[in-house]
Amino acid sequence: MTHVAVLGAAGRMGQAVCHAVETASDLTLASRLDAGDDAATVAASGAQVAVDFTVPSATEANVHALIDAGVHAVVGTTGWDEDSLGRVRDHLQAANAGRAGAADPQLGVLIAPNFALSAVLAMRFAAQAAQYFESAEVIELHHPGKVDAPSGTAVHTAQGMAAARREAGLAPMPDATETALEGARGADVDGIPVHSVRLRGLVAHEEILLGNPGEQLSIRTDSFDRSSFMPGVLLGIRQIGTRPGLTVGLEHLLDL
Ligand SMILES: NC(=O)C1=CN([C@@H]2O[C@H](COP(=O)(O)OP(=O)(O)OC[C@H]3O[C@@H](n4cnc5c(N)ncnc54)[C@H](O)[C@@H]3O)[C@@H](O)[C@H]2O)C=CC1
Ligand SMILES: O=C(O)C1=N[C@H](C(=O)O)C[C@H](O)C1
Repeated sequence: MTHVAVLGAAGRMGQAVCHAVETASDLTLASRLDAGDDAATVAASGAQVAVDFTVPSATEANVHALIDAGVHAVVGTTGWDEDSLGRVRDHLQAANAGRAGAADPQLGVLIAPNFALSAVLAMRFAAQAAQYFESAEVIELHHPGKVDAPSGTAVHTAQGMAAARREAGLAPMPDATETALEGARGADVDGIPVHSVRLRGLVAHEEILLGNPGEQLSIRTDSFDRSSFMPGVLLGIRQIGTRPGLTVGLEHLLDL
């Protein structure tokens, strides 16, 4: 039985994760933490794995506290960049160097911008397709309670596509637009325009548009309900104990 702590337990995702853990026969919900609680206390609750769905401004400190507490982490919170990921990688390396044996297992942290299978596949397909199209843009659409823009998924999608375009030696995308208003062409993520829509009624959606003369490929993922993220989160909880160090992206657990 794996004991699980949930950070951000009072939030939209935290509540869904608590319910998913409570209904899984091989998992026990050891503790629920939210703003004002100390992440270092999760070990005392018996948790071997902690799940973090909090806010971009808090998640990195939470992860470092979890590593210090000797607890594996599964993180869905957005806001990560190469610098913050590098600090977690270094911290894990240092912490794991001093850990050995069954009583002191090697620690793992999984940080995934999106736990929904459709989104993970959409990102993968977008990266595969990117080298074959002159133009590419990303539109992400979310509920208006979302605090960050663009979404972590959109950033990850654009970065994967930009890397594929670079490797294929593609020229910058054609665009002769002279913008009268700043922001009209969206945010620039590694040369890929990313547009953020916030609309009441939405949950989490993304459309990737790829264009060539005379043709267009659209790749779309829709999370209509937060239950879409739960199989991925549970997979992360079940596997993180066997994945020492930092893993970025659920695709690595799906052998994609
Ligand atoms: N990776 C994925 O598949 C998904 C990621 N997300 C991301 O997860 C994060 C949370 O999303 P929601 O649940 O919609 O947000 P939310 O605003 O509903 O919940 C966040 C919760 O974290 C709590 N919190 C704030 N600071 C904290 C701290 N220091 N320690 C513990 N709890 C703290 C808040 O009080 C709140 O209850 C966002 O970054 C969002 O983008 C959301 C959905 C799926
Ligand atoms: O805030 C959300 O809701 C979501 N956040 C993640 C993101 O920023 O990509 C994942 C998903 O899109 C839902």
